[in-house]
Amino acid sequence: MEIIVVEKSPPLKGNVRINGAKNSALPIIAASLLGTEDIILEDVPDLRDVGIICEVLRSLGAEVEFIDKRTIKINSKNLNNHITRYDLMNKMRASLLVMGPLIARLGKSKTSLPGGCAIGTRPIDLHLKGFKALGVDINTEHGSIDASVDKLIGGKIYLDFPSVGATENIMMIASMAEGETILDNAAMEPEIIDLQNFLNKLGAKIKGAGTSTIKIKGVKRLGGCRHQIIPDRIEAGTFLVAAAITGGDVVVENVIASHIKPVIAKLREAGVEVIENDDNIRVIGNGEIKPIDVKTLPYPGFPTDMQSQFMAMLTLCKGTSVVVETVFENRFMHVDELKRMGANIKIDGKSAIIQGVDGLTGAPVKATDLRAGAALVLAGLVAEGKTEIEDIYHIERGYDGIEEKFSKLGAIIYRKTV
Ligand SMILES: CC(=O)N[C@H]1[C@@H](OP(=O)(O)OP(=O)(O)OC[C@H]2O[C@@H](n3ccc(=O)[nH]c3=O)[C@H](O)[C@@H]2O)O[C@H](CO)[C@@H](O)[C@@H]1O
Ligand SMILES: C=C(OP(=O)(O)O)C(=O)O
Repeated sequence: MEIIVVEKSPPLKGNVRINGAKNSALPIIAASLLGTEDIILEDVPDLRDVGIICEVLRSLGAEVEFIDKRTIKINSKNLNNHITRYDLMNKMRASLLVMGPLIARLGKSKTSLPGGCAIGTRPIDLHLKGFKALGVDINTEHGSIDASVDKLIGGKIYLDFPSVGATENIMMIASMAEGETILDNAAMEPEIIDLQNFLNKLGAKIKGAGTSTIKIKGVKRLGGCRHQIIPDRIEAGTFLVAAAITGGDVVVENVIASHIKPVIAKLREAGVEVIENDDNIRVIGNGEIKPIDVKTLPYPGFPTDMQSQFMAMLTLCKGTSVVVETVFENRFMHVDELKRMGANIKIDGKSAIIQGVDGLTGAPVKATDLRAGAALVLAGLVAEGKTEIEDIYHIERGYDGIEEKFSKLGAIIYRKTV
């Protein structure tokens, strides 16, 4: 088994370049099933999840070729299989995003119910509500979802919650439905805008992404294009926190500051100096973290995917901080791991109350999910001694070259086989 070891490190210093966003790349790769000509995707992060979704596409009849490590060529002209493989689907929630494109292209799909995951039950009712509004028949039996439709007809859909995945699935399926689809209370994340831009390059007629109403005029056929994935705002945020927690001085490059406004605002509230430049953000930590309150919300609120990293930082604040998680019902699993490292945290329902401590101590810990893993890396940078992190496949799902990047900034981090 491989683990990641993090040792107490000096304040991080230097520059780090952020890769393309996982949460943009995954839906855009799924959306590539809609096109019938060559699609070239650039700045695709080199991640476990990307490998899995590419395998899902191949299993459906698409050609997927890596031109280099982070550039993919996809051609879905010969898409011929509407049945997804359970062994791939159950590895990753985002694989559900092939459902919309499959129904749009082939009039049917057979996929497995994705089931819950560590951070919550993550139902898919909103995805299915959207499909049904466009005329799709859905049957869920024996853990499988059978969907079929003779003709997709645009419709009006109101999402009870601005689900990112449901918004994406509905944009994809509606792009090939007859007539117009109006999606209200849509998610507004930057990754939704990236998907709109990509689909429009293929020939779709979508507007409104980035607001709560998205209008999609269906077209008969989608083609090909070249598209560059936007930078990963969560990877960027993780490095900003790394600079802050170590009292370092780090320039984070290839980041769009407007995508992480709440992260920047909360770092400043915590007493960290953040300098926004055109294409980079510099963080200068002074070694002292002020207590702050954080509440996760759908975009443009504070991202749930940055909650655990902030919690790691706040374990060392001078006072008491409160973190409220409103997006996922079970996203506090890192708390027990941080407590093993000496943190003082109490959970009360959706809130975590963090009483700052003078220092953390390294310990054997488990990455219980992707961002929990990132939080443990951050805590490990400032904890006395060694932090040995197990179950690092979670971290590999979402961080491209994490050890190399941290090492380049002066961190003591390495992989070990045990
Ligand atoms: C690949 C990807 O982009 N993943 C991101 C995406 O996940 P994902 O698209 O799965 O997240 P959603 O926005 O759909 O989920 C948010 C909340 O809505 C609930 N829900 C969702 C769908 C549904 O049909 N019914 C329902 O009740 C979920 O259980 C959750 O409590 O957005 C999340 C919220 O910003 C991020 O944490 C994930 O990193
Ligand atoms: C929860 C996350 O991702 P996913 O939706 O792919 O599980 C994440 O990126 O933190």
